Amino acid sequence: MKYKSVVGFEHDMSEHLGVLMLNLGTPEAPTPTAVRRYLAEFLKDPRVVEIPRPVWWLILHGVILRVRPSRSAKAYQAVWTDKGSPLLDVARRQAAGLQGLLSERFGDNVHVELGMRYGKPSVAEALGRLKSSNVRRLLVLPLYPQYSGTTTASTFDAVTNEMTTWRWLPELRFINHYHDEPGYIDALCDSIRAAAAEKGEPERLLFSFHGIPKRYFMAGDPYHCHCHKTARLVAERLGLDDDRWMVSFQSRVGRDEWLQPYTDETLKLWGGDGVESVHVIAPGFSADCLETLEEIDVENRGYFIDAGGKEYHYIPCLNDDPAHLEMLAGLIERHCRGWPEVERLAHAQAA
Ligand SMILES: C=CC1=C(C)c2cc3[nH]c(cc4nc(cc5[nH]c(cc1n2)c(C)c5CCC(=O)O)C(CCC(=O)O)=C4C)c(C)c3C=C
Ligand SMILES: [Fe+2]
Ligand SMILES: [Fe+2]
Repeated sequence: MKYKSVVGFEHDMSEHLGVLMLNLGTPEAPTPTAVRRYLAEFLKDPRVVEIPRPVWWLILHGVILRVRPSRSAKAYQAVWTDKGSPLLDVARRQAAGLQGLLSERFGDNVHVELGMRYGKPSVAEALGRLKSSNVRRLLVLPLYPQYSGTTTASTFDAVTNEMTTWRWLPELRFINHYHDEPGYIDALCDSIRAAAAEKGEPERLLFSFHGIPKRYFMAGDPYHCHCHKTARLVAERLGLDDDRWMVSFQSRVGRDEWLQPYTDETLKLWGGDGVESVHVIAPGFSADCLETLEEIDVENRGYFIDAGGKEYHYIPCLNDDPAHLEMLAGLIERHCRGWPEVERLAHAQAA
């Protein structure tokens, strides 16, 4: 419905509720050039690398962007499919699935968009589409279950930065984390049980999370605590004895100390200590990506087996599993309480 104001401007009065799903992002192609472009955008984010800018600029341009792109491109080639980067492929399926679930629940006035913090589809593109759909209320969902300044807060920066150019801001809500959400814990438990039913009960279960530099944690980033709580809740629900599971951190970059224990060192130690079978789950990743499909399923498998381990199974991310999408839809619904698109339906259902 169009409404013409007394001064002649036309406003579209059919208001919409927008859900902006965001993830990290990925290169456009598994080539050194595309990976270099992606890494340049990613690694210049001051939330990700907290080194004084002039010093970091010299290291980034002098060393990292000369060496890393071709090495990382090889790793990306190992996981690339005919649908492109796994992270983006899964994220698109998650967005389509969520749109379906939310439309079923709340009708046509809910609009889901996918954006990536680095690369494409950019946060600006996704927000632009929501703006043209006349979204007046916006829920931002960063797909990081555990909060970190390096990921969650950086996503917030990107959204609010883009909005500095908007005249008419939507009402805005932002999901901070969902590391202890019961539906998330249940979905993780189900995937662990399914792996045990298919491959047999492992001697050990490793919860591997992406690391961050230890000094970010010491300065107050709650990420480490969120990771441990997720793993503890899962282990408690599964009734696992303490000596059967552990938390470790992967994907460290550079020479600084990162959160410990490290995933690679843990698996080498276990392989050498006579642990025969291991299942590895990566609950901090909502979608399979380079860090799970290559680093966990290929590289770390090699470390465990080479050290003497026998059986190694990687438990995939929750991806677009119905239980995962149902959990996210419930989370979204809860964070939209009080907004008319959600309340109208809740009232209609109660009547
Ligand atoms: C250099 C510092 C980095 C920090 C801090 C960091 C934190 C962090 N990252 C994720 C999730 C993902 N990271 C991914 C790739 C990736 N991460 C870094 C560096 C840091 N991450 C680099 C350089 C890369 C690129 C690959 C490489 O060159 O090794 C990915 C996968 C992207 C993909 O395309 O598949 C994800 C996802 C989290 C959750 C996190 C902190 C909590
Ligand atoms: Fe990362
Ligand atoms: Fe990695």
